[in-house]
Amino acid sequence: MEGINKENLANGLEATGKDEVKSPFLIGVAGGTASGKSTVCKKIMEQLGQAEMDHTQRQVVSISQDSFYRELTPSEKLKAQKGLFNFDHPDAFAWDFMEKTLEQILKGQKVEIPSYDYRTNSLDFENMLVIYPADVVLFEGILVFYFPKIRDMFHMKLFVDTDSDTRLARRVPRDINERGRDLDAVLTQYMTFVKPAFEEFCSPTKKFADVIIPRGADNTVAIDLIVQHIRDFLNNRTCHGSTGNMSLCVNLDISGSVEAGSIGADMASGNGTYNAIRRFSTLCKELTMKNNVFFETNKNLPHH
Ligand SMILES: Nc1ncnc2c1ncn2[C@@H]1O[C@H](COP(=O)(O)OP(=O)(O)O)[C@@H](O)[C@H]1O
Ligand SMILES: Nc1ccn([C@@H]2O[C@H](COP(=O)(O)O)[C@@H](O)[C@H]2O)c(=O)n1
Repeated sequence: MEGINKENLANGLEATGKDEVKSPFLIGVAGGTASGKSTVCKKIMEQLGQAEMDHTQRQVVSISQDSFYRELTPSEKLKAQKGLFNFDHPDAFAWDFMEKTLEQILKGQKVEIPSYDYRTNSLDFENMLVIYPADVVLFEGILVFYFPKIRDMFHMKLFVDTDSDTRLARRVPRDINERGRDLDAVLTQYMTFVKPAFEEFCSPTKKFADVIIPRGADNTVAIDLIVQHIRDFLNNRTCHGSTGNMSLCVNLDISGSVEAGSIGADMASGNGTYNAIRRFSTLCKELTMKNNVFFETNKNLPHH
């Protein structure tokens, strides 16, 4: 990406000639089907008072990967109508479009993306979604961590980890009531495509997550913490422009923790917001509240 790197993105600035354009903090939210990804994003937006706000004014916006399904050929459309198309395979997505759109978003540009119609299995270009520049962008979907180019764009990666029985129990009524499917079709699609693809393509991306959220939206402690972190980020941006995440040090001042101190050290040493945030998420993973383990430690994470 010309002229962009994680450092200046996380600092919120991209130099474009004389003008400074605010670049958003990009959060990826992955997880299996019906794990609660959109519900988690909705809760985050609600708690930040963003949901009821006019969408042109929002500081935090949420985008679904569904808008990046690729258009099907006529024969694929026929297959899809019979429940014989694999919408859980990476090949079902338009990765180039996804990458370009995220690049534009990171450059602080307004983008337009199609909405998705599950009843017709097609993109709806009549109902384009306009995504206005925001400070924080949540991007959720089953395979958002699958392709390295996309994965590497995220400043923070969350994985919503809900057990597969619960997910199936939620998917069945949702697909029947909201996506125009019948029970047989939902179960056949689940057994033929959804479950195997989850195991092959989605579940292995959990290892890339900075924070794993067990039980999805039921995990109010995890959501509160993420919301607080976003609040800190937004306050910093408002108060200090690009000057980093000092309030993280204040809010994470848990019994003189060395880790919390090292967040401050990152800022002081000029290593920047990105490192501070990485340390924050590591700290979250290590933070176990009495009788309330809200984050699972991701053992696959490299040390920062
Ligand atoms: N914690 C929860 N408790 C009960 N139902 C939930 C919960 N989270 C999500 N759901 C329901 O499960 C279905 C799938 O949730 P959703 O957030 O759309 O998942 P995803 O975006 O991961 O596919 C929806 O009908 C939603 O209302
Ligand atoms: N035409 C389509 C497109 C996608 N799906 C299924 O949607 C799931 C992803 O959305 P979630 O909200 O559940 O994350 C995915 O598992 C696809 O099987 C579909 O059924 N029809």
